[in-house]
Amino acid sequence: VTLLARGDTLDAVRRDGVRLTRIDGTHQVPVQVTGVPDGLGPQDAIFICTKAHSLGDVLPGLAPLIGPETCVVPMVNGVPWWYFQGVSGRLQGRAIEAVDPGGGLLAMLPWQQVLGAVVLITAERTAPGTVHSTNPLLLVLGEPDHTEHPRTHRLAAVLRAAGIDARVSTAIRDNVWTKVIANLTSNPLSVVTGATLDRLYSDPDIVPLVRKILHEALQVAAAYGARFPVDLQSFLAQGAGMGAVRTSMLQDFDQGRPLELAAIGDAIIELAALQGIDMPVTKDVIALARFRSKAARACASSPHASTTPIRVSQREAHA
Ligand SMILES: NC(=O)C1=CN([C@@H]2O[C@H](COP(=O)(O)OP(=O)(O)OC[C@H]3O[C@@H](n4cnc5c(N)ncnc54)[C@H](OP(=O)(O)O)[C@@H]3O)[C@@H](O)[C@H]2O)C=CC1
Ligand SMILES: CC(C)(CO)C(=O)C(=O)O
Repeated sequence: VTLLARGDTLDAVRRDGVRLTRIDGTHQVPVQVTGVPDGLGPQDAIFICTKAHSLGDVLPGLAPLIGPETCVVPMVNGVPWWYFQGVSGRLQGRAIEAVDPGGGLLAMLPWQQVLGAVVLITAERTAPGTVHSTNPLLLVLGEPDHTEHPRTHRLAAVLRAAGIDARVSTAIRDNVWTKVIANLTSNPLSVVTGATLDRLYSDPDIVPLVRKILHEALQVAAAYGARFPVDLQSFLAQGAGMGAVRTSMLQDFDQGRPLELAAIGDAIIELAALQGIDMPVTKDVIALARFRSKAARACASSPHASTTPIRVSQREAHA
């Protein structure tokens, strides 16, 4: 296994290996790490673990690692860029502008080399090379064309041997919708409110908004033929049960980093529009999250800002 990293993460992993803290303690593992992919040659599998909006920057640099048999697994949230590939229908072959402007990702990598992944893990990077994760490590893998393929099972077995509950789905879009809906009802709202998952899914002031977004998203999922059981009470209980966890988007907001709103928000609105469905509440919440992020980032980069909204938000998030 080779880890490709940059900057502080590269230095930290080179020095200390990767560190994962869980309730049973810290697992620290040395790993071969590099900042440049040249010389490694084609890989069996590549897990891309960046934010969705970084895929376009990262993928071209991975070209030396991708041979004809290499399987690329994007471990990212949101609507995947390959959503309309490998299945038939009116929208077959189409690119999703919000996540793949101009179809650049589609052109770079044949969809047959992509393996879909839905990450049902909560994690927070607490320092370069160090991640804290409290919930079960659950992951679903599935082929974009919904077929059964030996490579999917081989990769799932490798992950299971490493302690990750990796499952194989022959209807990965159903899993994508389940996760997209979890993200859509929590990530943008977490930025607007500063709340962690336990509060987002239980606070009487926030739950009505969660319910409205859920309702809008379920209409879109149904229009795309997604099949998965949803019961509001268990949806809320499951979300709240994740605990006082900051969504990845709230972590980005608190750090002044760009938000993953294109993949987790805009792409779903784009899919909704293709089916003639409006998502008024979802749009408003996404707009508010985007505004908060813009305002905080502008304030942080202003030389005159004494107390930035980013600091206020960090206090709120930890209160
Ligand atoms: N955190 C969570 O609980 C969950 C996250 N997800 C999803 O997983 C994905 C990853 O999220 P998360 O782990 O939180 O993200 P982080 O921002 O913590 O990590 C992203 C990593 O990608 C690296 N990176 C970005 N661009 C490049 C590049 N060009 N070259 C090399 N490295 C690069 C970053 O390095 P650097 O530090 O140098 O910028 C960073 O180490 C997202 O799609 C997220 O939505 C899914 C489930 C839960
Ligand atoms: C933790 C969870 C499930 C919240 O929606 C997530 O995927 C994220 O933080 O991005």
